[in-house]
Amino acid sequence: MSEAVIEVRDLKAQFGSHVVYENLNLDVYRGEILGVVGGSGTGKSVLLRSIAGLLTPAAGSVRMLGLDMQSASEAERQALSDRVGVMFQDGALFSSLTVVENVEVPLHAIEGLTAETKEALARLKVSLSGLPWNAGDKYPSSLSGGMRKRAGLARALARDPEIVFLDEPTAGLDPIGAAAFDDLIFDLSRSLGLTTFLVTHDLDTLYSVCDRVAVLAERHVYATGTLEDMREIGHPWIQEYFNGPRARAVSTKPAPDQSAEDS
Ligand SMILES: Nc1ncnc2c1ncn2[C@@H]1O[C@H](COP(=O)(O)OP(=O)(O)OP(=O)(O)O)[C@@H](O)[C@H]1O
Repeated sequence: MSEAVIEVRDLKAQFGSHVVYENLNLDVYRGEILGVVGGSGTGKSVLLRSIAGLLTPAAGSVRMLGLDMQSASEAERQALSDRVGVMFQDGALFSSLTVVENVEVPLHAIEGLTAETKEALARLKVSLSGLPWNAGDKYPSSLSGGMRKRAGLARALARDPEIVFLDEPTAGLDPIGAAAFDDLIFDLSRSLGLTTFLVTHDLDTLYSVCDRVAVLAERHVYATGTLEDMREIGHPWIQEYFNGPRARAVSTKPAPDQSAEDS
């Protein structure tokens, strides 16, 4: 097993009197693609935001790339943020900026980069994310949902992160667009050596992209393991999710390579 680049210990999230989760423990290993699943409202997005440093936990600790986030100085947190990219569910693009300008935003924090270098780097990430050559000069409002997601991914990759957080990457996409986005996530994660933490409801994404799964239930990470491991766990939600008819349909689909050879 490779080293843990994210170590979450006894984490708690609470809003008012509502405890979303507590005593939550999770390790994420270098180079893996981890899918985080759970029923609606179990705290998947809150967990992503807490680990990514966008939300302060009510208790517990997050250690990322060797840095304890709670005791780190502002300068250390800033340096860490250079090594981490986040893609939000709706892309979270600035509507008044073009795609390239959006992707340039995280680059403004890097001292010494000329405007030309920033633009060249942004255009590289736009093309890596599979957007057409002319999409970079468009505004988010003129892009399809799938293209906005790709633009959000390009921005998450702007500073060559080691870890990327993806919140519901395929939500709102049609099945063909979702499958294409799954392929993109997988190819980029592997070719760039990323550690990928993704929150999803999409069984296709889990089966086609993820190395390992973490399930949020009963206010903590109830189980982690492979998809095969999940089928053996007796919890009702996990059984329903991983052994239900939709999961069986997805898990028995032929692998893409095999179906291509067969056809
Ligand atoms: N800023 C906030 N203030 C108050 N409550 C919040 C806040 N953010 C999240 N919550 C609550 O925390 C709980 C978990 O929210 P979260 O969005 O993480 O769930 P989720 O598992 O991602 O759900 P879904 O699958 O429906 O997207 C919900 O009850 C939500 O209402």
